[in-house]
Order: sequence, then C-alpha cells, then structure tokens
Amino acid sequence: MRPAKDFFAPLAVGAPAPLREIPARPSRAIHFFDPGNPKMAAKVPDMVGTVDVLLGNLEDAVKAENKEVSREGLVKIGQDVDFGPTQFWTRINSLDSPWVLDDLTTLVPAIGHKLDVIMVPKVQGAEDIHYVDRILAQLEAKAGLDRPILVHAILETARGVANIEEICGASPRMQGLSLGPADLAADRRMKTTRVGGGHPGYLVRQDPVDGDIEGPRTTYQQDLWHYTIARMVDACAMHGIYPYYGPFGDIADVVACEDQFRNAFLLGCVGAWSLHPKQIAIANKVFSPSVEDVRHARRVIAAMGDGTGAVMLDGKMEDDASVKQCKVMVALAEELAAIDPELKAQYDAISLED
Ligand SMILES: CC(C)(COP(=O)(O)OP(=O)(O)OC[C@H]1O[C@@H](n2cnc3c(N)ncnc32)[C@H](O)[C@@H]1OP(=O)(O)O)[C@@H](O)C(=O)NCCC(=O)NCCSC(=O)C[C@](C)(O)C(=O)O
Ligand SMILES: [Mg+2]
Repeated sequence: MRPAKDFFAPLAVGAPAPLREIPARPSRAIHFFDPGNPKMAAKVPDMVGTVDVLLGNLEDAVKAENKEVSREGLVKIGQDVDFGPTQFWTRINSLDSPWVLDDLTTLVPAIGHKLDVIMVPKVQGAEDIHYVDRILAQLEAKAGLDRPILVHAILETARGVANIEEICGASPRMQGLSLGPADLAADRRMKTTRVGGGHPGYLVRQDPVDGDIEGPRTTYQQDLWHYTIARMVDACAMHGIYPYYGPFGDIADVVACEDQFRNAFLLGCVGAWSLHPKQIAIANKVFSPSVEDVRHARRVIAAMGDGTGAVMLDGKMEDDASVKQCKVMVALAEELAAIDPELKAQYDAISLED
C-alpha cells in the first residue's frame, strides 16, 4: 500500500498531479454508444448538451471482430467533436482481454486531452486499479497531458464486491463505481437472465389470512440489487467518489426503468446508464431533485437559521440532521441548475411562501 505521503504523488515523471478532490460534475445519464456503429456514431455530435455524459463503449456489446473499428471510431469522434459541457468517457476492454493494452496506448495519446473518465470493467481488486493507474500516468506523461484522466470501476464480480472499499481507495484517480448487474449475476451464480432490474420470483408473501394457505395473498416484489447498491453507496461516500446504477436492459419497459433508477437515486446514487436514447430523459428526470423536494429543502434550511436546534415545520420535527439532508438536495439542485437551463427556471420559480 502507498503511504499517505505518496498517495497524491504522480506515478510517472512528468505526469499531471492527481486531483485532491473528485469534482461533483452532473452525470445523471452515462449514455453508451458503439463508436464503430455508423448510425450511433452519427448521432453523437447532436447529443452533445442533451446528456451529461457520452461514453464510447469498446467492451461487451461490441463484437470481437469489430474491436479495432470501434476503437478507431472513438478516436475520430474524440478528435472531431466539441463536447462543450458534456463529459466524454470511454469503457475500455477488460484487463484480461487481448484488446485493452491497445485501447489505452491508442486512446491516451490521440484523445487523452478530451477524455474525462475511463471506465474499467470487471474490476476485481485494488491491483487492477493500480495497474491502470500506473500505465495511465506513463501515457499521460508521454502525451504531455496537463490533467489526469479519472478512473471509474464497474462492479461485476463477487470478488469485486468483496473488495469494494479497497477498490474505491486504490487511487486518487477513482471517480466512481457502477453496478454491472449482468456479469455480476453470472459470477455470483444468481438465477436471473436479465440485464438489471427486478425479478417476479424474488418476493415476500403476505401471511395466510385466517390460516388459509390456499387463499389469495398479496406478494411484494423485492429489489435484487438493494444490497449491492447500498454497499456501493457507502464505499463511495467514504472515499469521496460517486456511485451509479448501471444498465437497465429492458429498453421497452420505461416504467420499471424509472422505478429502478429512482431506487438508486433515493439510496444515494448520482446517475445511471442509458443504453438507448429514450433512457436519457428517464435518468435526467429521476436524478434531478423534484421542484417539491427542493422547495421543502429550502424551507427547512430557512427555518433552521444557523442549522442547529429543532423546529416544527408542517407538523414535522426538523433538526441539525434533517437540515443536512436538505443541504445535500439543494447543493445537487444548484449543480444541475448550472448546466440545465430548464431546471434552473423551475428551481428559480420556487416560492417559499405557502
Ligand atoms: C439496445 C440496442 C441494440 C437497440 O438498438 P436498435 O437499433 O434495435 O434500437 P432502435 O430503437 O431501433 O434505434 C432507433 C435509432 O436510435 C439509434 N440508437 C440506438 N441505440 C443508440 C445509442 N445507444 N446511442 C445512439 N443511438 C442509438 C439506432 O441506431 C437507430 O438509429 P436510426 O433511427 O438512424 O436507425 C442499442 O440501443 C444498443 O446497442 N445500445 C447500447 C448497448 C450497450 O452499450 N450495451 C453495453 C452496456 S450494458 C453492459 O455491458 C452490461 C454490464 C454492465 O457490463 C453488465 O451488467 O455486466
Ligand atoms: Mg459486464
């Protein structure tokens, strides 16, 4: 383990200094596209400004025979597109694949100055982050980059989940974590065949009414991902980085997608993936605090004065702890208002009067 005095030292001579704090840039939707798919690639320039993160995916969902084409497509997009306020990320191939070294050695010199975050799939432990950390420093130094590229880990193995805290704290480059529900389910031998979302069989059932086990009883579907998301939220909060729900594969079921994203938002995630253009609006809506929540939060903050003590508001007790929750809500609203004029207008129109 690196001693504290060396934690923020660059890992190669001439590499940019690591960041001391990971910026809280809005990233409600991380939109995936295959840069080797001409139809998808053609849509990217027009998507700038409509989504918080555009991510060129090189890993799963790109056929083995298209890996080079996708990588070249990503370089072209990175060079040609002005991303303005939109973040530009990529997901490289997994560290045990034959493609990842070429991904890194091609992308960093060609478009490293444009790339905000590199997503690393199937991270198993701190050793994977250390590998990427050092090689990125070497490539950044060689390319003369003046800011470090951040790293985002996907949690998609049982070992990765078991090592979650050490992964989050492995490098000052660590920006966040995403859930990889399909690979994680396979690795854990879960008996599901879906990409994210719930399962009708994972449920609790109401007790028999009057002992009648044959009679009608309500069932309540449970969230398969609650445990993992909750662990991600704690590990990320502890390290000052950001947790994300991953993909929701049932593109047609926009209702369940919204529910799953909202569960993640309420538990502490800052965003989710979008696999299809129609999922962007869902993520933008869910991961933006509602006008009513912002109004309530501002009222509590106003009522709490210096933030200490206890007051009654609308019949409910508010105190030092609830005002902190309200400050989280208002801070997020302010960050989003700074990049989203529509939200800004809605938040600005809020009146604190009854
Ligand atoms: C689901 C698919 C096949 C449906 O693709 P489609 O063409 O059948 O859909 P469509 O509704 O017919 O598309 C309408 C139009 O939108 C375009 N389009 C469609 N999608 C996009 C997009 N993402 N970005 C930009 N444009 C898109 C598409 O090309 C088409 O263009 P057109 O009107 O000109 O004909 C397609 O949307 C797609 O390939 N999406 C990305 C899939 C992906 O990246 N998967 C990997 C992430 S999930 C994962 O890896 C798991 C994880 C974490 O690792 C783990 O849990 O383990
Ligand atoms: Mg995966």
